[in-house]
Amino acid sequence: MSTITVIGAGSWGSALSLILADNGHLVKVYDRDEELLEDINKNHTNSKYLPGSLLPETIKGFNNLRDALENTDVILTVVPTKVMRLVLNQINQELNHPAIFVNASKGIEPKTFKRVSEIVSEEIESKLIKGFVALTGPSHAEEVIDRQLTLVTAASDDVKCATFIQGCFNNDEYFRVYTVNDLIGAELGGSLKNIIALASGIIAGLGYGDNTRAALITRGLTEMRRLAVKAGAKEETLFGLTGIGDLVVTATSKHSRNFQAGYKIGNGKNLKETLDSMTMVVEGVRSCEAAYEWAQKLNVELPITFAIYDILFNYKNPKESLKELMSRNLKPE
Ligand SMILES: NC(=O)C1=CN([C@@H]2O[C@H](COP(=O)(O)OP(=O)(O)OC[C@H]3O[C@@H](n4cnc5c(N)ncnc54)[C@H](OP(=O)(O)O)[C@@H]3O)[C@@H](O)[C@H]2O)C=CC1
Ligand SMILES: O=C(CO)COP(=O)(O)O
Repeated sequence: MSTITVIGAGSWGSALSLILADNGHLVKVYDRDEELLEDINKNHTNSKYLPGSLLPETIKGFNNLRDALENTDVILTVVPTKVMRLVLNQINQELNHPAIFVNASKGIEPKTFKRVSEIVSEEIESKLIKGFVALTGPSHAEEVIDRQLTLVTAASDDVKCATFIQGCFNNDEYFRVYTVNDLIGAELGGSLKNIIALASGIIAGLGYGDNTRAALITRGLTEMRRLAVKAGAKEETLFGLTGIGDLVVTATSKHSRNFQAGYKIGNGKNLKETLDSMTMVVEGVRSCEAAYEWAQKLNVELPITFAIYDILFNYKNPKESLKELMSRNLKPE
């Protein structure tokens, strides 16, 4: 059994902690919110992010990062990618031994187009990194916390490391973990699907139904594949759990924060009003910004992503965007 430090007691950090505690690991959860930590330590629940949840009593919440990192084998980052550099920088200052880094957050950095694995290697001294694994796939915290059957993937360039993390998280009762050695494909699939999930919420908010959603998922996957392959991903990864799997769950679920945000936009709210009304992170917004800039640099055609960018950042009317998408030049599929 390992000692595992979870950085971020949000909805996904808490659900992943439950799996790790079920598997018998020593789980130390770090968060900056003392009230939330008291809820975890005393009431064994997370009322802020997962109301009604029942967390194993063995999960221990820490407000002090150094204590949370002491003697740990694995560091699992689950904070919004917007604050990832800042949080990693703090970890770099407090960590005094090498550990395996696992990331469960999903996003690409605007301007640099960096994935979290690249940000980790920039922010953490190499002597402190034993390996890096991205844990990603179709998995909403709200269902994992109820131990509903879920399948994800441990992605790494280092097969041994991926296999070790697969063993840490796999639970025969409800959480099955595969491995994949295409880190680029897995990280990009998990990030780019959030843009299409925003689009799916927008079309639902506008009142469109299943035909439109199926079309969006299919053409959205084409865009994800185009950009990811151009960036070095293996095409087949986009057809696995970390690509189409995650796209389907996020673009069709009421649990999805990206879908929920898109729905509000489809209903007439602008981006600021939408984000102000959300209590949890909507990663697709930043990833859309990154994909928009990156696609222009790499000369990749992403009409849906560009339309979402205009709706989010240029206040374009979603109906107008749909009209333009529908009247593009006719072509073979
Ligand atoms: N929720 C889900 O079902 C899934 C989420 N993910 C990914 O996991 C990541 C986290 O998502 P999720 O758990 O939903 O997010 P939440 O909004 O539920 O939680 C975010 C967590 O990050 C912490 N945090 C925010 N800013 C900072 C900061 N500056 N320093 C330290 N901690 C900070 C928050 O702490 P505080 O409360 O103090 O603000 C909170 O603990 C995202 O990238 C998301 O895409 C992936 C799969 C499933
Ligand atoms: O990545 C997720 C499910 O796999 C969670 O997506 P949301 O952030 O849209 O809820």
